[in-house]
Amino acid sequence: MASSSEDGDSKMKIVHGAAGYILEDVPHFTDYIPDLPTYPNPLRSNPAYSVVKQYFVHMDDTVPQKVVVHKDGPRGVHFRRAGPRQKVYFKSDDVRACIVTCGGLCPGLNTVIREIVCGLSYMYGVNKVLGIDGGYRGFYSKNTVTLTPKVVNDIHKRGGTILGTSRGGHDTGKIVDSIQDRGINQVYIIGGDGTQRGASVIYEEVKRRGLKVVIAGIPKTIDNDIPVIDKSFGFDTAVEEAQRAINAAHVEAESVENGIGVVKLMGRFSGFIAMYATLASRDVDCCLIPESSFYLEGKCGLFEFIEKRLQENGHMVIVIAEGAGQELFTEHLQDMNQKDASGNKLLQDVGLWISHSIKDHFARTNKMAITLKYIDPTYMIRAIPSNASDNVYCTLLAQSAVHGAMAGYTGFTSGLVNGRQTYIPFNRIIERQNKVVITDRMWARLLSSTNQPSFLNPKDVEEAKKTELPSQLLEENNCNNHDEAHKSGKKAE
Ligand SMILES: Nc1ncnc2c1ncn2[C@@H]1O[C@H](COP(=O)(O)OP(=O)(O)OP(=O)(O)O)[C@@H](O)[C@H]1O
Ligand SMILES: O=P(O)(O)OC[C@H]1O[C@](O)(CO)[C@@H](O)[C@@H]1O
Ligand SMILES: [Mg+2]
Repeated sequence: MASSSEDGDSKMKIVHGAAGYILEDVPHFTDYIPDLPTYPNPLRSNPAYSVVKQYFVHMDDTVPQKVVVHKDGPRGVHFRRAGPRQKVYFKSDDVRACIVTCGGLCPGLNTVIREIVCGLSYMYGVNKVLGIDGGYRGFYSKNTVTLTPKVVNDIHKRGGTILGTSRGGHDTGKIVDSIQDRGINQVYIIGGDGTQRGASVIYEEVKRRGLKVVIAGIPKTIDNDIPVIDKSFGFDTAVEEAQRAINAAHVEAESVENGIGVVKLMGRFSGFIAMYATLASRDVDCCLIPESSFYLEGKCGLFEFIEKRLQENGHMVIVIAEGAGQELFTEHLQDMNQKDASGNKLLQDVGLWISHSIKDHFARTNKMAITLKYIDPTYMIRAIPSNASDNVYCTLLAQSAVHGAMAGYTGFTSGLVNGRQTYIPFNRIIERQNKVVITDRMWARLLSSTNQPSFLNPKDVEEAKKTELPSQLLEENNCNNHDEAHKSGKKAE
């Protein structure tokens, strides 16, 4: 029999079931507001849904976080399955929704906005939706924009966000005051890890004030650095668009003798775009990401590898994520501790640094004359509209968020887990960042695809095994004499 508990520290709603089943549930109005009336879901009479077999999601449907399991292992963590419920906690006419977009741009933002507005209107007959202008601070410092299906009809074809965005400016008290003053009872918050942290504290304050206001998050991050979910919207688009830059780098590099193309891609702390763009392209000889440190000089260093590739192929392409190798060149820079308005560390341009370092190496050693072209397509990639598959994904995320809000769930992020739409508690989303696990199969696949050095030594592999979850581990690599060099970026003896 299932037993439920509220995990004191993390304020998680946990339900335990048979055979090691765990449901990490999301909050619901009924947790803190008693005796709320419910209404039949208007979708019951919607012609689009009347043909759908078992359209309403069963109360007990949940989605497992891990689909690979051992025969006798526990069933593990599950999340509540997203989708429409039989009963809703709002009359359509009573809903006053708002949408806000925060953090950096990402392909698909406008599609999510469009689908929330259209989903509320077409599925639930909700016609009062406001746009908050310019991120969190727009709640208390700007006027709102009225959003209707007509206003948002074409916006998915545009990059950026029609609502504007910002970093910083999260003032919980002022934001919740504004929500109350405007009579808003559903808040849709689209943004990355910082934004979801902000959404979580807004939810806590709304709950503390006992308000019947849904706080629903939609995860946005071009870096794919939000945990639990399969991937974030806009990621596929970014990987696809990155191909254009990589192609250009490859064409430039192969057109000259000893040509090197360097492409910088986004990824502050997570190298997913660089990894997937490399795997997709086949023209990339070396991919450098924040999760896997590298070094330049000495045996099995980057310079040695470049020399080898140029001798073999006459040209090469390097893809580097913006957060890679920061420790190698920022230690003597004065402004290395600068932060943006949200408190994120500002990064130095690793693409420029590595390009200069490579040029300098070949000039210094006089080994061969090279021609290097550096391409930085980062903001061009971030600013485009989402591709077809991301548009579909954005639609599912938005509609799921709307169904969850109408059903009275709150304090959740709408997310895809193992191909199924789910509601994930904020705490699970904000507890850590999603990173490339270099002891996982995917990074090993990349290394076999590019045939680049892993820049790891057996000691690093052992450390990684200790700190990361058990997974498919890398074979011991063939470079083992550069412990210190690895840390300093200097020549190995
Ligand atoms: N811990 C926090 N508590 C409250 N608000 C936060 C917190 N962290 C960030 N925010 C707010 O969330 C908003 C967006 O944060 P941030 O600039 O870090 O972008 P993000 O959502 O992480 O997106 P991305 O990093 O993908 O661009 C900002 O307005 C910021 O003030
Ligand atoms: O210049 P901005 O807007 O601060 O954004 C840069 C950052 O935003 C991100 O794209 C995340 O949204 C990072 O990859 C990048 O470091
Ligand atoms: Mg972030």
